[in-house]
Order: sequence, then structure tokens, then C-alpha cells
Amino acid sequence: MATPSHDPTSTAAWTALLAHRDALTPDLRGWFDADPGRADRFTVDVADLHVDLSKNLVTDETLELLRDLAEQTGVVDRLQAMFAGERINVTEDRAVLHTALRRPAGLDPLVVDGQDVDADVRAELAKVYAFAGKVRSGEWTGVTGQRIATVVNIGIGGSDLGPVMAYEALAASRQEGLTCRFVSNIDPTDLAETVADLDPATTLFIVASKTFGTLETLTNARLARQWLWDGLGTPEADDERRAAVAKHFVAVSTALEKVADFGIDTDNAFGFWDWVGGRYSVDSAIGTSLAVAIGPERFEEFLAGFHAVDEHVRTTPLERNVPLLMGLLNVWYVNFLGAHTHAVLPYSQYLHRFPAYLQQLTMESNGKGVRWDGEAVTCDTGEVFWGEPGTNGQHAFYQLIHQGTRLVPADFVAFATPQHALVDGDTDVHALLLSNFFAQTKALAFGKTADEVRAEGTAEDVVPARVFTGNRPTTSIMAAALTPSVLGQLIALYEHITFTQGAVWGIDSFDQWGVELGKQLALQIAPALTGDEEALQSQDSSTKALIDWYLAHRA
Ligand SMILES: O=P(O)(O)OC[C@H]1O[C@](O)(CO)[C@@H](O)[C@@H]1O
Repeated sequence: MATPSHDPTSTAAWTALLAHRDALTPDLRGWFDADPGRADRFTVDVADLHVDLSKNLVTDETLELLRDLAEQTGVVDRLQAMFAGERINVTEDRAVLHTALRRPAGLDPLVVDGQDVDADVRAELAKVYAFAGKVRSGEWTGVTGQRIATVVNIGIGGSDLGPVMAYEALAASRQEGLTCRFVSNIDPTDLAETVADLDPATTLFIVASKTFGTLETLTNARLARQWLWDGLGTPEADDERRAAVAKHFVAVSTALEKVADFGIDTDNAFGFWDWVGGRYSVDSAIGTSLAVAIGPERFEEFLAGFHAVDEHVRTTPLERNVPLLMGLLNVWYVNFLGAHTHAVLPYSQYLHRFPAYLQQLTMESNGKGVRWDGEAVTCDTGEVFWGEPGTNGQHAFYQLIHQGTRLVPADFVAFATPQHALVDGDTDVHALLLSNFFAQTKALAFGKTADEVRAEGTAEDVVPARVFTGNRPTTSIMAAALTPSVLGQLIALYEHITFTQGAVWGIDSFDQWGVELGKQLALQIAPALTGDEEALQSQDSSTKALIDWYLAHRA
């Protein structure tokens, strides 16, 4: 087999896809009419997820060419290298092993660089579960002896978005009387509002930071510590302050010495490893707040869900491999049909933070302009992911998806079983939600012709405005219910979709250098806002003028 190319545009498959695109007239109506087996043939299951790809703008030939592209760019080899612990994060010289976080007990040990990864993962999980168990049972008390009522996770990016998204999604599995809240923003409003009605005596903070060096998180952690001491009336004496912190602060980090510097006893710290990227870490100790909320048993189910999809992606041939196919479809839309964005539309209120979670996963991973071989890319990469729960989006932005000039591929996600089976008179409200889900993908695919509009008696001059062109691509993802396992499956699905796109594009999906410059400049600019004249004068004229305006208007 030829060496896979780091430049996908130089492959024969890319050239063939361009020619195929030029010859193809998307026609979902015609394709479905001519091919009664299309829905069946293009529907694939992965674990408990039922995925209908048939309303995408592809034919069998398109999929075959996309599979050729995957082969010629070495996607599967790279996937196996990831699972084996090779250092595929080249710019940070790290393995990428989030899949090891969810390996069940009893497999052949995974040893990487002499480290028994499975044993390390299980040992750390055991610590998290023991802690979660104590908080849930009331055995863990605050410094005044009261049981913990609220856990506040302080973190940002991957140390926040995963835990908060999953906490919201799995509301049905939470323990009553125990609430989690999440603080991320360095805007002091976030912490102030979050703790405003809390009792310090019954509040426990989890400071979650992979590096334990993130400005937002450490600032918020210090503010929270002061709030605790003030609220408890802790005397200034070191011993008493340490005792309060020991009962009200735990940490999650890969940098345990920095945890100790902050004053958190490392006995109260849960670790993970540099081979877990922040945006891939919700299933590590970063998910401690979730483990407290749903308990170890449900957390294990969550991990088992991830693993089921890992096994699928690792062992299923390309023809039926859902994450690989969905990743290739995204490449098709971005590089051959000109899509700039991708919508994810959960028809489940509990998944309301899922699109925000996916934004970090996909955009921090694939928003890159340089390949792993150091060369500039020669094609577009990461699209903008966005979305809102249905049906709210229908009354906001769906107009553009239905009739606008831009192609917006969309993933629709729904569950057969409601978590609140409410009825309105004789109407099952969940059925109404689902009928909207089915209606939207149907309308987007098949549209409405001018003749159909006319047949409704529409005045001729309004007909064009009421025509729906159709051929707006969607993927429908369904599951029986939103359980911890299904949530794990959904997250792993999108992790591997993201992987596939990055592998085709030849980019390192596991670094995030693009967030560094802003962080450095913020630290440089901060003194200019608090009286350092030299720092102020060294700014460019626009930034200096904005700072001057800020200083003049700050009340
Ligand atoms: O967990 P940490 O080290 O505080 O980092 C938080 C987030 O900051 C980033 O490094 C950059 O935004 C993310 O990748 C990460 O999830």
C-alpha cells in the first residue's frame, strides 16, 4: 500500500471526489423515489445509537470515494496508532489515550512507555468513587460537621464544559438533596452569582484544572477560598484556614505539586495524565462533580457507553463504521460542497449544553491551518459547530437552514422515551416534540416545489418566497432513552468524528496553540489597567485608546 499522504488534496481520491462533485446533481427526492432501499442501506447502528445517514447529499459512489480518501490518507492506521498509545500529538510529543479512560477491567493490560495505563486509570477512578461515595452518603462533612449540600466545580474549557454538559444531561440520575454548580468565567459575576445563596458550611469546591495554571480557574479558586473563610468566620491562623480548605476544597489536576502550593492537601486531589486532552477529559477525574451527582455505578455506565463506541470504531469495517462515515461526510461538505458550519440540534432539553460542549471538542481540535508535518494546509479545515435544542431553534435560525443561501449540514438528535411523560389534554407532548424532529428533517430533505405551493392556492407573486428547495442535508441520531451509557456513546461518537476529519486533513487534532497568544497578551495588558504607565504606552494605538476609554468610564 502506498504511504498515506499528509496532504489530502494530492490523493487520487480527492481528484476523483472533485470530478464526482462536478458531475453530481443532488436530488434527495429523486434518489429516494428511485431507490426504495436507500433509507435502510444508509442507516447504521452503533451500540444503542440508531443513525440514519440517508438524508445526506451522497450516493453510494460518493461514500465509496470518501472511503478511498480515508484509505489514502491513512485514517484507520492513525486511529489504531492512537489506541495503541503512539505519540500522535506531535507538537506536544504526547500520546492521545482518552480511550484508555473507559477500558473495562479484565482486558489485556495496556502498557505504554512501561506504564500500566489500565492500572493507573482504575486506581484513580477508585479514589474518585470513594470520595463521591462519602459526599453522597454524608460521611464527608464540612468543617462544622454539616453534610455537603452543594458541590461547586471551578474550571474552564474542558475542565468545565464536559462536567456541566453531562450534569445537565443526566439530571434524571442525580441524587436528590445534592446539587452541583459550575463556575468558569473570570468575570467576577460568575462566582459571585453562583455562591450568592450558598451556605459555606455545606459547600464543597472542586478545583478542576489539568495544568493548575489557568488564570480564570486559579483566580476563581482564590475568590472561593476567601468567600469560604469569610463566610465561616475562619480566624486568620494558618492551621484553621488549612483545616477549612481541607474539608471544603478538593482538586483535579495533572500537576499535583501546584495543587499543594495552592493549599489543597494532595490526599484530596485526583490525578490524570498528560495523554488526556482537556476537551477529551470528562471521563477522567475531571468528571468528579458528575460522579458525585450520579454516583459511581451510573458513572461506570457512562464509561461503558464510551467504550462501546470505541470498540465499534476500532473494529468495524469502513462501510458500517459510523464515526468514520460521519467524519467523512463532514469532509465532503466542508471541502467539496463549501459548508462553513455544522449544526447540532438536540431534541432534548437535557442536552441543552451539548452544542457548546461540541464547540470546544471540534473547533479546538480541528481549527488548524498547519499540518502535523509542519506544512500549511491546502484545503479548508474545521467548520464552525453550533446549535440549540429543538424546537427553540425552529423559531429562531431554522429559516436560514431551510431557505438561506448557505449549506448547513445538521445533526438531529432525539430519544424515543421522554423523561417527563406529560400530556396536554389527549396529546402526548413528547410525541409532539418528536413529530417536529421528523418534520424538520423531512422538510429540509424534500422541500416544497412551486407547483405544490401553487396547489395550496398561493398567489403567484408570493410563490417563489414559499418554495423550499430541499436537498438540505441532515443526519438523524436516535436512541431509546438518554441514559448515562447513551450520553457516553454520543460523546465518543463525536470524538471519533472529530478525529476522522483531523486525520484526513493531516492536522494534529490534539494540540491547541491557538489559545496561547491571547492568554499571554492578557497577562501583559493587565498592568496597563491598574496604573502601569509603561505597559499602557507600549500598546498599539487602537488597544491603548480602548484602554483609555475603559479607564475613563469605569465607575
Ligand atoms: O484544565 P486547564 O489546564 O485549566 O485548561 C482549561 C482549558 O484551557 C485550554 O488549555 C485552552 O483553552 C483547554 O484546552 C483546556 O480545556
